[in-house]
Amino acid sequence: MLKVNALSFSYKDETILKNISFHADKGAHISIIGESGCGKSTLLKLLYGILQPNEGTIFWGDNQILGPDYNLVPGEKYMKYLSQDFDLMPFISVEENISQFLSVFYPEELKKRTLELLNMIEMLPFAKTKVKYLSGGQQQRVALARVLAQKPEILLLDEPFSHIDNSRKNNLRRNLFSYLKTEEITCIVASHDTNDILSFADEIIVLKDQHIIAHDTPENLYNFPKNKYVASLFGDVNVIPIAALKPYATIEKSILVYPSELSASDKNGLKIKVTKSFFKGSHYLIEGLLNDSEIILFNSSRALKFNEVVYLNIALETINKRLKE
Ligand SMILES: Nc1ncnc2c1ncn2[C@@H]1O[C@H](COP(=O)(O)OP(=O)(O)OP(=O)(O)O)[C@@H](O)[C@H]1O
Repeated sequence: MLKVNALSFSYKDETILKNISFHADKGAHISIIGESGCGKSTLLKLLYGILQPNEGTIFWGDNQILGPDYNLVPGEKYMKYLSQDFDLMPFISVEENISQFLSVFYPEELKKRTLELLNMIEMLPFAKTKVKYLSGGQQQRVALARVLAQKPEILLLDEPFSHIDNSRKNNLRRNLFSYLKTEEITCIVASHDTNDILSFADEIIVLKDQHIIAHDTPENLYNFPKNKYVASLFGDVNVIPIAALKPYATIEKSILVYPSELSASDKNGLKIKVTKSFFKGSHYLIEGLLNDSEIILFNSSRALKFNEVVYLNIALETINKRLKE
């Protein structure tokens, strides 16, 4: 089990992380999210032992992970880290990069393992290609296979799909995360992309202003976001006053509502004047104004005309759910 206890870190005078504590069971998948610059990569570097914490401890089972003040060469055998620079050998082939740290004394095993990983990253046709001739996305896939080759017990991934195009990304995500589950490899993933997270993470940690401000399952964080910052990490969100929804309401509270939770009708509901329609493939995202001033975003199956008036409704279940927070 990974145990992170009361970790704090500063770059010179600037405190980046304060009192960070969490643990991850064997085989668990934990995602670290938060706005750019909140310290996601810094946290991964601390976990790997590249940076020295000011305070706190990190343990993998009984082994303490020490920072550079105590351990000059970072990296333990049981842990692999894939940073945003891929750390590949450009002048050797894809398969050589993947198998570089595997034992040559077991050639059959080396071959089998390399083939398995080449298949997982869908790069078999490029096995003999020198890495320097690959695109950024292809290199990122090879880097993933390379860190997996030695079967680490824990894997730290920093934006692992950032260079990979959408058509490949979905397959690769499914392949990689189901492989990690089967092999019971613990993974800690820093990511911007909610698609990397929602379907695959067991738990999500949200960082803001040096602290963990939320730590929960994807379902709970999405359904019961504790504030707009958390909800916004999953996409657009509206803040709607209860009084605007129910004129007879006596509470002055507002609730967070995702665009997909609003449905438009020709009468009864929040009166909105449409300003823009954005085509999103499966639907249109509509931007409109409430009381001629407040921007509201909602989904619609068709594009709506500028200045068209619609009435928005929210299911009572959603209102009650969000009022709980
Ligand atoms: N070597 C460094 N020296 C000083 N400050 C740094 C250094 N590296 C990062 N920082 C600062 O630390 C803060 C956290 O950076 P970090 O890269 O961990 O954030 P992040 O959440 O991973 O961001 P992003 O999502 O944009 O990758 C930022 O304010 C950044 O400017």
